[in-house]
Amino acid sequence: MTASIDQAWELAKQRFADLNIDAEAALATLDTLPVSMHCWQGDDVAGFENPTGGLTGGIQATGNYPGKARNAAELRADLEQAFALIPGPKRLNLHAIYLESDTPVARNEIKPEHFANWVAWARDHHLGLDFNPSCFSHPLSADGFTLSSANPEVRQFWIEHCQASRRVSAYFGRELGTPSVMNIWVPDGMKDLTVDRLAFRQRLLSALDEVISEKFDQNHHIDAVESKLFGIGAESFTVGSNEFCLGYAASRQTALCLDAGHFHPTEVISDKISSAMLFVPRLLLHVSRPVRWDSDHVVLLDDETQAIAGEIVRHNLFDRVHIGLDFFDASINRIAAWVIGTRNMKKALLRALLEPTDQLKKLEQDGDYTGRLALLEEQKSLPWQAVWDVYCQRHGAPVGSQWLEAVRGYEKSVLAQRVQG
Ligand SMILES: C[C@H](O)[C@H](O)[C@@H](O)C(=O)CO
Ligand SMILES: [Mn+2]
Repeated sequence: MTASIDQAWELAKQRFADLNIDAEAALATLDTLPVSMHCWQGDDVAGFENPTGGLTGGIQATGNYPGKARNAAELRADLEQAFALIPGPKRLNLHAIYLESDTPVARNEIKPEHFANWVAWARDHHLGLDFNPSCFSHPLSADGFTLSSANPEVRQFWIEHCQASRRVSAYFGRELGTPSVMNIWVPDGMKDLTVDRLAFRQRLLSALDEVISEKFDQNHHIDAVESKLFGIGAESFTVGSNEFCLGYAASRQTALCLDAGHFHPTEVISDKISSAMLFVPRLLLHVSRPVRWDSDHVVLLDDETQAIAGEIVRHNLFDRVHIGLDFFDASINRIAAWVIGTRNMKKALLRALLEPTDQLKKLEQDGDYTGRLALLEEQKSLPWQAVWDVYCQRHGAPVGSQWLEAVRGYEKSVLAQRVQG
């Protein structure tokens, strides 16, 4: 197998060189692009604060595949298994509800110490950490509002939670030497016709301003805000809409989080990157797959994932775009879900790095749209997969679908032994 991978690589390298593409350089660049894997695929967004409490906030993890992680040790073991099957640099994206404490901790009192085990583990595994306040699955979000709540006490609670989360995030960045991107997503919205939309948005605006008022070193912590179109039970009105979050990020110069599932069905975030980048310093991507709604299916190597990767690479946005994933499928092996989605994101990045972009841009500038389309289509069948295989081999990650054997073995020896409560 190794010999045939090496042979295919040599031929592929030459084939790309014929088009003036340096495949070795593409692999070197891929090694600088971490993908932030989201912890919440591992346990259906349950967390360890109140795992049996039910997921609220208008999101849903459907399915009941056996063996989900029941505590932080199990989640870390599952993550290690997934990470071993994914080549190249990775980060881990944590939510506040994944804290560890022997006694209950109110969300507005979370502290770095509640995440010390995660930091030690991340250090051991050479991972950067990203973070999220968890403004859902809580009694004080039960009426559908958090930072935009009309109740000042409720609003204050969530402001304090987000402020406390920023301190945790800055601690991650300080300890691990790589900035933690902290994404604020609030589920706030209404099921039915809403009369005073402006009041909700004014409250969200001033609450966010309070949240980000403490200054942190950008080398440790980066703020991001995530918009949404609708949620289950919030079909008619979402306070943190696209216009709201884009306006907020642009005016406050925070990062903007674009989630692939948070727009109208024919809208794509790949087309938003080049616009938003003109007005915000950074983007956080939640690469996901909406199927008819914001269903958070596992990321495929499909046209949109490829287009997202293409936008990052074509415009050289490596330092300004943070690539995160956001899906939670409980109907299949959760580790396989991570592996499939994360490998696909990385494959898309590699394919984008192997694109003859200069040639394509030249054709476009010359008005040769026939040539542009012809080359765009022909380059899809260049031997990128041989380059991917050698990348996996060099990183000690399984080539092709071999990784599935490891997942099946782990399922048998570990997941199947877990008794679900
Ligand atoms: C759990 C996540 O933070 C959540 O999915 C959020 O990012 C989102 O996309 C909500 O629809
Ligand atoms: Mn998201």
